Amino acid sequence: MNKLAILGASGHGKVLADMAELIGWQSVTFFDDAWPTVVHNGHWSVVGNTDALLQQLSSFDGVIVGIGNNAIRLDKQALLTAHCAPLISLIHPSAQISRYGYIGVGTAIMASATINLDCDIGAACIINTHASIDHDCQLADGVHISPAAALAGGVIIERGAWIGIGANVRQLITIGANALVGAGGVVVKPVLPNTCVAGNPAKILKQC
Ligand SMILES: CC(=O)SCCNC(=O)CCNC(=O)[C@H](O)C(C)(C)COP(=O)(O)OP(=O)(O)OC[C@H]1O[C@@H](n2cnc3c(N)ncnc32)[C@H](O)[C@@H]1OP(=O)(O)O
Repeated sequence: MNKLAILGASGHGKVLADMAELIGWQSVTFFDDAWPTVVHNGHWSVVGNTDALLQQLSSFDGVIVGIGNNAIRLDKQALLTAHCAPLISLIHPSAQISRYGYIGVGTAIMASATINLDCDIGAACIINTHASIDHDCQLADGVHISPAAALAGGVIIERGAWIGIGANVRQLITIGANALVGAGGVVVKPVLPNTCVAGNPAKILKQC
């Protein structure tokens, strides 16, 4: 039996678990630092915290971090990497992904996402449901492209940035590290690191 561990008993984690079963993982077990207060995540059991997972790594064929927060996901993936965890990526069978490109370890690509050719997708990213990433985009580690967000060609998204649900980014734009594009935002100018923008056209809302 092939066994998957997911660190992070969140809604995002549940989507990963569902997807994992769909593509053939026979057993999915959650770990979360809220254990033992939290012992279930939807249809799945939560059996321990991060330390417990680190002690049981040899029991699993694959491990992925199911935490939506980009900074925490990156931290947990770094910890797992340091412990030689068998990190995997998960790709929904309905995703359309060009054979010409790269997807980093620990990245999750959800149902109906599209990634066009010559894109470089970093580690521990989330390419969420129905997101669209066009040709020649570069996403650093820990980026989240929310559901139905769209990147035109040649967009650069730096480490840990979050593109909100339904947002659109014009071609050749750079979104800085840890920046946030609010839901439905239309980005037509570069976004500086640690800056939250929103609206159409997107304007600075606050530092983040
Ligand atoms: C599967 C999943 O669920 S993936 C998750 C997908 N979720 C997202 O994409 C959410 C992204 N987050 C957002 O869009 C948030 O609204 C943020 C980060 C832009 C702002 O959040 P907050 O800082 O909490 O702002 P808050 O809700 O207090 O609103 C502050 C002001 O900004 C406005 N505002 C908030 N979000 C937006 C937005 N997306 N676009 C335009 N204006 C906005 C509000 O109307 C409010 O304006 P007002 O002061 O005139 O009343």
